[in-house]
Amino acid sequence: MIHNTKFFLLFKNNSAPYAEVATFLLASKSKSLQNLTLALSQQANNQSSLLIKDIEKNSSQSIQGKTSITKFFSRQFASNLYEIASAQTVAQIDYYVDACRKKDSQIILKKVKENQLISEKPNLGDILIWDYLKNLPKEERTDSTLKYIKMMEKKLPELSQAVFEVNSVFATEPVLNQFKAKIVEKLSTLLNVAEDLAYESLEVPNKSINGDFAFPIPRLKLPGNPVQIAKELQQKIKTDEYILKVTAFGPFLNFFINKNLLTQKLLPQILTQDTKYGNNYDGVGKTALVEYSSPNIAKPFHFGHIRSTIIGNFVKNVLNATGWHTVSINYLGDWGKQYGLLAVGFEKYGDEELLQKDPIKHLFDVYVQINKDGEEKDENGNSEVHDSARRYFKKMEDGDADALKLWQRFRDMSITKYREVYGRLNIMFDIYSGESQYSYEQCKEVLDELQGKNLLVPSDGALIVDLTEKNLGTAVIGKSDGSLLYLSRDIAAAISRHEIYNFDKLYYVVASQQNHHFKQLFTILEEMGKPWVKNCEHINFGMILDMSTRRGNVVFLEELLDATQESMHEVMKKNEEKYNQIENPDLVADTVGLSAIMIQDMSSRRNKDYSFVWSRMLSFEGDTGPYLQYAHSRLRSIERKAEEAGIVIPEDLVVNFNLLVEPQAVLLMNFLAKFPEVVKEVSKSFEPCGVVQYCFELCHNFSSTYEQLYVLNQEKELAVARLALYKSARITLGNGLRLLGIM
Ligand SMILES: NC(=[NH2+])NCCC[C@H](N)C(=O)O
Repeated sequence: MIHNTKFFLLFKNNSAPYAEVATFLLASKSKSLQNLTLALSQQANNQSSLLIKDIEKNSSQSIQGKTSITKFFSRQFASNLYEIASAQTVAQIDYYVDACRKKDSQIILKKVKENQLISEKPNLGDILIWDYLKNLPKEERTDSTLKYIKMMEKKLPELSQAVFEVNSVFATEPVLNQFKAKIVEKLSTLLNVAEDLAYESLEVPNKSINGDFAFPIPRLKLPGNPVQIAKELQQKIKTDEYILKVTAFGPFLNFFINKNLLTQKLLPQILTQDTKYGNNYDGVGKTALVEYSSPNIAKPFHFGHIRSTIIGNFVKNVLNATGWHTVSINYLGDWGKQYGLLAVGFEKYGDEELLQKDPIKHLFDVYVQINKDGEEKDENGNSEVHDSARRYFKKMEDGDADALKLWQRFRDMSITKYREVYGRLNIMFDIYSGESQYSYEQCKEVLDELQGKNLLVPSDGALIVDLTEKNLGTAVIGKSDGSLLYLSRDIAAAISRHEIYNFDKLYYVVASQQNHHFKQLFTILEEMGKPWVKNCEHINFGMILDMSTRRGNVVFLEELLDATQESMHEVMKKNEEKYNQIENPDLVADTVGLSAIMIQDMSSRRNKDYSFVWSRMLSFEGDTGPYLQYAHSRLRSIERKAEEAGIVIPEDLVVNFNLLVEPQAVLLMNFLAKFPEVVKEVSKSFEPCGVVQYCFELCHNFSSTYEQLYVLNQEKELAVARLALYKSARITLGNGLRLLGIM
């Protein structure tokens, strides 16, 4: 624990001589020092971007071949490390560690030896190193270590405050699990059961009269009558401060937990963990690539891209909340014959000014016009437009600089515009990639590999992979004119992603209409002998049936957002009094409008189709996005008003939680305790509705509690306890909304 605490501090801290130290220590012989160093390097990469660049320069190694921190540390320990590092850093750490191990960074090593490792401000990394160094056996101490120890001893007093801070943050195990663990402990002392099985078998009964947890005896497959066994066990189980009562109900054992104790443990945990409440570390040390949105340049941003954007962002958020390092990829449709067509069209219809103003829209217009021209055929059924488009695209595939220049411009300008629109949704991508990254040259190797494995068969001049035995038909990989296809590029992309990131998971968030495509893709990769294909997953979803707005059919994301904002604005104006109090109505209309779209999208299971029902979606009543945001701001205002009245939660969190005895309060708190379980669940199902439903229920719970339990005008102690409850509700709701991407 003590080490955890220090590590925690280490990474919370903002100074960074660690890269040097890391290199230094890695070169040492002591195993424990080397382990320590791996942890240190995590901080190094956070802070010392310059040093990392140094290493990058000096290292011919790429991110590939990374080592995972979890290999070196126990899970809990690694978790703590992860807690501290921002989600973006694990790959860098691994990279850095790797570079260090190969002792690529001579420069850094030199710096350490020259004793430049301690920054002006004392930092907790130092204390940690100091702690290790001073406990080092004599024969392992060198001059540098001795010097270092001395330097540190001068700085120690300044660090004590920070140590205190951290000690209060550390209990991260979900509170309900502590109760579960108690039950499991009791059962396993009486019966010979595997703890894991017992733990997993615990259920939450539907009715509260059946207790907080129920244990179904039949799960244990014991000889004898389960009802009888339940009865006998009930007699034998001893209650304690965690478990107040045990009853036998048919083949079930029902457990009633100590709600007071729950409150005492839960609320301080939520209040200290704050935005981290609900998170877990299941994915620590692992990397997931999440590909979503992926629109096609010069084509409309249709429902599939909208849903992919919203759901993909959710998937990424959930992964981050569960400890994964993620790389989000926007895989643009930015390659293929249609770009030849676009280029030909631009020559004819292009308008520089319109392009600058709104590239996405203008390119789309050009594309529509040239497609019309392309419908004209000569007597042999050939179209001049399409022929020149093919020729143009061929030049692009051949790497012709001029042809590529124009395409690059269209692409860059479109990305700039996309960024802006995604920004309104608060969505960002780590990487803008696209089909263009897998042009003929890149795909060639894949073709050769397929050929080498005898998987390619000629068929009517084209090259196909025959998947009929797997009931997946035939997959065309190359056309008769030698050009490649969407599927071919996807094969190349998957292989390249695996090479670069060595991912533990690759998620494609794409409409169900492409189920067949992904089945073919995964099967081909499997036949090519890529064992990692088992880690690729298509996260699919149904259609939006009626996406028209009052302005007609929405084809662009931006238009949809504008239309929503406009409608929201009108809804808001209906309440004149409230409307006049809003400082920036445009912005509010935009944010609340977006939450309306997003919540509507995530309210049912992914695979269900749904229609856009504007009136329902934009309402502040009923289960809508605006309602959730409204509830959140009500919770905020409780805190604000309390503060104005001088009611504050003390920093040490010494609050008389025992005063929260009313059934509504207990109900609300019980509900808050379940949030970590919800996060865990959706991290397996990737069903956003799990979180949406939780948030709605939380708001309903809060509403009925707040009707009766006020904060203002109460005894001080009671007011503070209730404030702590509402603040915890606000934190939990906020964390849910953040997962959904609407906060
Ligand atoms: N790797 C993939 N195939 N991702 C999905 C890309 C979606 C494609 N651009 C489309 O609009 O249909």
